[in-house]
Amino acid sequence: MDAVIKPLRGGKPSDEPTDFRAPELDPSDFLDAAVLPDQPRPTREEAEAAVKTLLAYIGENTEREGLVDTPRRVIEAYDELFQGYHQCPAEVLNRTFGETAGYDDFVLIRDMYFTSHCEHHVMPFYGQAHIAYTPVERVVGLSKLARLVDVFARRLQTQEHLTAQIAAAVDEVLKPRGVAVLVEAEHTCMSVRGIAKRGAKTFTTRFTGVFRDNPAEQARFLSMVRS
Ligand SMILES: Nc1nc2c(ncn2[C@@H]2O[C@H](COP(=O)(O)OP(=O)(O)OP(=O)(O)O)[C@@H](O)[C@H]2O)c(=O)[nH]1
Ligand SMILES: [Zn+2]
Repeated sequence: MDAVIKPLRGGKPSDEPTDFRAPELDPSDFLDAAVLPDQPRPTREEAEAAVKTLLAYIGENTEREGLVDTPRRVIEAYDELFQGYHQCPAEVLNRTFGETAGYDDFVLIRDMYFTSHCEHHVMPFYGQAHIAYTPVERVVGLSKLARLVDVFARRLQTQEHLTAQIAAAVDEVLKPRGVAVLVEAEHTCMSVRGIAKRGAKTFTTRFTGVFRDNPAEQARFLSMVRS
């Protein structure tokens, strides 16, 4: 007897058109520093004490010589790794130049290495971000797009959210004809714990404007990134 394959619950038959568009992000999500103004911030001493608690939890002697300064070091590392909460993406992009000298194609910056941390396990995920945008009159300094990646990467993230935030910020501040973002990353929460699939890579994309509406433009971006 032939097996009857039923669509997954909530799924659609494949011949139905799918026109799903993700809800727009709230601008405060991608334009501002991320620190919540009305959320009291623990002191550095309280943060270090929390690290000491975790060390005791795993079974360590927190008074032994090698660990005495560890809470301080961990909090200093956190200050560095999560500095993106205090940085403003809109400010990073606000210095632009009008001299495009007749240039009318997209600008692609490929292979920007980043390290971020997943919001589920607070473990690193790292890889490369590739961004293209098609300017209208004004261009932004190339380094600013790399800085933008780091502002968002230095917060707790999912890779999808990181990708969407980068695209939304470029779109909103530069108002280009379109933005394309591809992020590829390895998640240590998947490679060194849990399912332990070392080398597995996750790819996420976000296209707006001409990259969303014109498949040839999207294909050109992807082939330049993958070449
Ligand atoms: N979609 C998405 N998932 C992520 C990202 N980073 C980590 N995850 C996943 O988040 C999920 C959390 O799943 P849970 O079942 O709540 O947590 P868990 O028991 O630790 O999951 P396992 O990793 O499967 O052991 C895992 O499947 C992770 O692989 C990300 O950037 N995007
Ligand atoms: Zn994780």
